[in-house]
Amino acid sequence: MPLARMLRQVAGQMLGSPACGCWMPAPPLRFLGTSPRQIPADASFHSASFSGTDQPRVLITGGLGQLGVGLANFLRKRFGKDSVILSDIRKPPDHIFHSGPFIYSDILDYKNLREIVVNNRITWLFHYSALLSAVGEANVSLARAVNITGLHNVLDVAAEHNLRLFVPSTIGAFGPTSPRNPTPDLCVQRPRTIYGVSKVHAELMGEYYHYRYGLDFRCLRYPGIISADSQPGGGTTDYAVQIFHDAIKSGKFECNLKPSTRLPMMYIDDCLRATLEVMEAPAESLSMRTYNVNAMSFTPEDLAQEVLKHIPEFQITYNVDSVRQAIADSWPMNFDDSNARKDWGWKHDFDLPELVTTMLNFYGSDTRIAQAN
Ligand SMILES: NC(=O)c1ccc[n+]([C@@H]2O[C@H](COP(=O)([O-])OP(=O)(O)OC[C@H]3O[C@@H](n4cnc5c(N)ncnc54)[C@H](O)[C@@H]3O)[C@@H](O)[C@H]2O)c1
Ligand SMILES: C[C@@H](O)[C@H](N)C(=O)O
Repeated sequence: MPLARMLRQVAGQMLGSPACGCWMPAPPLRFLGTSPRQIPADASFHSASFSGTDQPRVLITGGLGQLGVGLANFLRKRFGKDSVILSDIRKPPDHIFHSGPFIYSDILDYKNLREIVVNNRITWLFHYSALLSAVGEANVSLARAVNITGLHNVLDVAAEHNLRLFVPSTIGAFGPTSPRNPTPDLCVQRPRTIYGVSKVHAELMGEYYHYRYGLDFRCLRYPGIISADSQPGGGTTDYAVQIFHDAIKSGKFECNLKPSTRLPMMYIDDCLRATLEVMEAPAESLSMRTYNVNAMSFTPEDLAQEVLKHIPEFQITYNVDSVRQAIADSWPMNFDDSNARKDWGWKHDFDLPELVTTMLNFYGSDTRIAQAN
């Protein structure tokens, strides 16, 4: 076969997209001889992939943050308590330690990660470890290590052991030159935070491993996530969680963003459901490997107005944090998630009124229980 034709065929296999119906997965990593990592000659590979009928065996990294514990509870209801291992570098509180398997895992320690995956026959990995936008700007070198070097370890382990890998991205993967209202899946991405840069890198590396090595990489760009029973870890959207806590506790809230700062947001139940839905979606329904998902968009002023409907004496004041404000001003105002809705049927349940009622009910009942004790 003429060389040019042969090269075209190989390139077609590597670069083709599943959407065009002509995609051929690259040969499994171990046969390529071009592993992203030096694999010991005596390494005994066994396929950790699962058939459609098997229950996945799940590892969650960075699981003690705002989202990980909720994800573990959600997945355990579906797959059984012992099928889902939560991991982190922090010590878990008693109630989390006793609620299901927990293990120490530092994503910067590649051998430790590989040992966990092998010993527990992991088939699905949810990679939640990260430094978020505001804390990332306060410690760029740590954010670079955790968000970029850590991701490389996770990608290699996942590729070597045929895992299905979920990595969350974020509205923070866009920047001031992206269209902001709305922001589509595919557009200019030039974020100005280390967090955003590391997430664009994660999207591109995951997709590269998918096309190059056949890694089953799936990624959702989450909006700001609002949860009642877990604290946010140092992001720009944290105000939208703290407001509920303070409204119930003191009837007052000091907001660190300007009243008109519009950002995409989502209640945690929708976020966890979207995550499981994209992981369970048939591969042929995914025309892309990284999707925007959204539920609502609001400003601090809109949120305060909705809280006022429940707590008429509520007062909001503003003391703007210039770092967070600059970040928020570069992020999408509205997120276009039409591809997720079209490809795998994404549909959110919570809009602003339901979100506020649910959050205030949670904190309200919590406060009433505390007062009664
Ligand atoms: N919460 C949101 O609003 C939101 C929005 C978009 C995307 N995301 C993404 O979802 C994921 C989870 O977010 P979150 O809000 O739970 O984050 P978080 O900051 O609350 O938690 C991150 C966890 O990572 C852990 N971690 C840090 N360094 C580690 C290391 N070396 N090894 C292992 N673990 C380490 C931390 O101990 C922490 O528990 C992140 O990737 C984040 O970028 C979150
Ligand atoms: C939006 C998201 O990635 C995170 N909550 C942050 O603000 O950094």
